[in-house]
Amino acid sequence: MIEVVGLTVGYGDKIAVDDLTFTVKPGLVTGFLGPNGAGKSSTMRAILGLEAPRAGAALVNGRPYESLKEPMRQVGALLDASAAHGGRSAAAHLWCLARSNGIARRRVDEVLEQVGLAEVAGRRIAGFSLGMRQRLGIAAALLGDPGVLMFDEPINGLDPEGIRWVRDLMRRMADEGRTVLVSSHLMGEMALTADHVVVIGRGRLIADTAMTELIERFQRGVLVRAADRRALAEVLRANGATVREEGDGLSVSGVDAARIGELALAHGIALHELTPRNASLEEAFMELTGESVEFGSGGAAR
Ligand SMILES: Nc1ncnc2c1ncn2[C@@H]1O[C@H](COP(=O)(O)OP(=O)(O)OP(=O)(O)O)[C@@H](O)[C@H]1O
Repeated sequence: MIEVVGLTVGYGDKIAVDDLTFTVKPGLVTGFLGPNGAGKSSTMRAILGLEAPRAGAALVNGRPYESLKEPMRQVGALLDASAAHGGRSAAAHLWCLARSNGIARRRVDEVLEQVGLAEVAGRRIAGFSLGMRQRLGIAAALLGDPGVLMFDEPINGLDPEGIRWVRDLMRRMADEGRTVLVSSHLMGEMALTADHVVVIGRGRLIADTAMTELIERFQRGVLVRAADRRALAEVLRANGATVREEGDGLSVSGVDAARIGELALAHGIALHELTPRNASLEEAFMELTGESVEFGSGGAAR
């Protein structure tokens, strides 16, 4: 479990995280979304004790990071995939981390296997692609077999197979009852991965909701095509729907697709199409965070 309570983080006179409160629960993949500069990394760094809060707190399993016993066994994080020492081999890098945290050697081999780097374990990290570095960073996060995992933009630089692998891994970790927080600035990616989302902009909370609710909130009505369009429109209006003609069909809001289908059946009207429409998630994201984008496309700070 991660608890962020009234967290404020600043750099000089810049407030990066502003009185932010949310909880990340075990057993779910929680997406942490926000435009560039929203404060996601700063929040994650505060959770890991790498930033001292100006106010509030960030707790892992009820305690600040500094006071955790054997922190790598409680929380694992991928923050910056380029952080590993290039001159070392993947195995040596992980073994260094393991040894300084009292973790057994065999765990290094296990995580290398788990992230698909066993075959290149002896190679120097300097020659690794970005995707391999991401995998190595994830191996380091898993090393202590922690109950809490945080990944900052883990799919950056990965190919489709790699993206899928990260997605599956996060799902598996959550299914095992772990707490998983993953940041992204891509809503579409989150829709495929996250059960819950925390959206921030300019350091402030914008939404903290189930992914399905967020999708529902941005529903854009139902497109219906029917053998007898006029008759169907009448029935729907009589049942409280708002109906608008669209091409050779109807755009219906105020009643859901199931109700439309039932009403059509009850009145003997054949349906040719019944399509619930969502705003694309990227549109939803823009709508949610539009006011809070630090640098608009014009390049000027707002
Ligand atoms: N070390 C620092 N010194 C000064 N300002 C900083 C520092 N780190 C972050 N900031 C500023 O704090 C704000 C939040 O940055 P942060 O990296 O936490 O956002 P983010 O949501 O992770 O963005 P991104 O998706 O671009 O990584 C930004 O305005 C950023 O410029």
